[in-house]
Amino acid sequence: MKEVPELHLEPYTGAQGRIRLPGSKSIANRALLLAALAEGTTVLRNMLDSDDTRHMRAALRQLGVQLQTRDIDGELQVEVQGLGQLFNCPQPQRLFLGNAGTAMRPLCAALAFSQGEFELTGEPRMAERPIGPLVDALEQLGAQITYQQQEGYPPLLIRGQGFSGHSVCIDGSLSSQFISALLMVLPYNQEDTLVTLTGELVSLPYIELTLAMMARFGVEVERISAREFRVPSQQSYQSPQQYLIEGDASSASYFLAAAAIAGGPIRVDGVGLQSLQGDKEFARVLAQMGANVEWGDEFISVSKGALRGGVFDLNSIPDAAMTIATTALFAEGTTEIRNIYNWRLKETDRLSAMAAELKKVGAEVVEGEDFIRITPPQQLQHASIATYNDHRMAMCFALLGFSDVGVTIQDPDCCAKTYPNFFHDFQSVCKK
Ligand SMILES: O=C(O)C1=C[C@@H](OP(=O)(O)O)[C@@H](O)[C@H](O)C1
Ligand SMILES: C=C(OP(=O)(O)O)C(=O)O
Repeated sequence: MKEVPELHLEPYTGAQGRIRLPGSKSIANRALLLAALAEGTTVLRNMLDSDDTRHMRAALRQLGVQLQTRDIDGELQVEVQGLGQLFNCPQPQRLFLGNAGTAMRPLCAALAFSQGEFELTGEPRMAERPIGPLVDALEQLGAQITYQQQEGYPPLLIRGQGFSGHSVCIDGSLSSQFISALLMVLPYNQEDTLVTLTGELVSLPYIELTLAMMARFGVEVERISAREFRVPSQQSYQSPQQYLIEGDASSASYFLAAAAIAGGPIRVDGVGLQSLQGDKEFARVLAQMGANVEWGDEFISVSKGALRGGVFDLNSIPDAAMTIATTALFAEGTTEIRNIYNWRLKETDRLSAMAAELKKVGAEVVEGEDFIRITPPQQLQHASIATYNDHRMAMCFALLGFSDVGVTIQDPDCCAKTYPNFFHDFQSVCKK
């Protein structure tokens, strides 16, 4: 059997410092796609260099988009020559998208209405992550998409063609990414489109992020009600020339929690009150748990408070919610995180993975279908934490480095999905 690499994190005695956050994955992959479709050339600043954005960049290159990257004093910039239209690929293309939901879902929508034949594949886990509600919606507008293995899941074979139809319904109960993906291509429809969202909606701030970024690239969507949008037809994206990608608010959560647990202050730069990302609200949850939080337009700073548990509905911040689950180990009393069913559909089944690993350090855990309840033990135990090829499992369990016994993280390199330098940066704020 192949040996799994491990990283031992000491019992750390404190945490303090300042972190310039890497670019947001969600913003980076949206910006790459919108810049590729836009008229004109766009320079994307503070580009995230991680697996998810590399898959998006490689796919766009394969689809005929010219991207030039340059490193300016440690900042990755990507110059994108916009096509001024959807893709047009005479040769069939096979695109490998790793496990990047933010590449798979939007590219599926964009390619369904581009010219050409496209096969979309990814890592084995991608074939277990649903895409059916998006495909159903695209089919209502005439798309031709075939499931190559299991109905409702990638890999997909797409026969791209133009589209029309004046209304579409889309189920948003499993992932907001389906809605974001659909909205981003609708400006190319022949007719104005009325979009109706069905099901119990999840991860709503990511839809707001999509609308805000579409507007920045020159396309307005009319909001009719909480569940209805009208997208005017035959609009084209326009390059904003330069686009600065915000720091990643989900990545910020590990540092802010470290400060709340172990002292601080820690200040993260690149995300603050002005941020478009819903995960900035993580800092407010920490404040509710007792941490001291200071906000600036483009930074957040946290220092320790007496942490206590509570009951939190974290449906709108599913990624940062994982950091609350491990922060709960350092809080007084029980913490319950509610309304997180779709944790089960992400890089791994995060509800069962989280429950299994929290139990290893001695926590009492109740795993429900869509919630998790965590009561910390008197004394945390040392454990070797399995990470399930899930970057967030690796990153949120790093907080156990602040227990009296430290922690061992298996396969720490899986954090490359969104934050390849995570453990270097994390250790740089920890005190032995
Ligand atoms: O649109 C996005 O950029 C994302 C939406 C969320 O997914 P769901 O909408 O599937 O919850 C989030 O978990 C993911 O990391 C990124
Ligand atoms: C759910 C995540 O990723 P994806 O964009 O692949 O859905 C995540 O980054 O936590």
